[in-house]
Amino acid sequence: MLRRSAELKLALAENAAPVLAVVDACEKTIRAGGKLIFCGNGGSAADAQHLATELVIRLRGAVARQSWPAITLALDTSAVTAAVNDFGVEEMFARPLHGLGRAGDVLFGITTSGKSANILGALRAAREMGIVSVGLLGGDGGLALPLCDLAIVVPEIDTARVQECHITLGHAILTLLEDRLVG
Ligand SMILES: O=C(CO)[C@@H](O)[C@H](O)[C@H](O)[C@H](O)COP(=O)(O)O
Repeated sequence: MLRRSAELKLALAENAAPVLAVVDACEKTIRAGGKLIFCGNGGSAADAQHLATELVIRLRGAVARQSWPAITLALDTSAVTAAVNDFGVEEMFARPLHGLGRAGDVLFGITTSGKSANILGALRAAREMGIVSVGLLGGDGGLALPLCDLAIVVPEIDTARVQECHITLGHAILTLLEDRLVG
């Protein structure tokens, strides 16, 4: 298990281009006054919350900087329950994205399967709204891949292994972003 997780991460480290493309998009958005928006299911909802907090509060204690704007769509129980109850699961994240997102923001859709209806709905909404869509995906990227402007696919179908890579990728993206914005 640990070996497989390490192998996947080493393979991702061999291909920096997709990671750097995501960092470019995030840097452009933050410099322009936009925000990063995260969503995911289950463990990926926790990752969404975790990564947004790295931006709003702190990533590395050694780096003194201002708070940067980031939100997660997976936290608000009232909003997610009402969205699903009233509009269906496809609207769980799409509906709040319509209210909270702005053109030029970046949306991270985090899904290990690439087929979760609420993430697909959010990615479609992002496209309609001029929001840059970034997929952190697993397997072959699934239905989510063609809906993403940028994507990083972990070529593995074991949910836990994919999640372990996603949070590492998130940390890498935000560390590089912090280096650029502060350095
Ligand atoms: O990791 C957990 C819970 O911690 C799993 O339950 C997992 O996140 C859930 O099955 C999610 O619903 C999977 O969604 P997705 O990654 O396929 O979009």
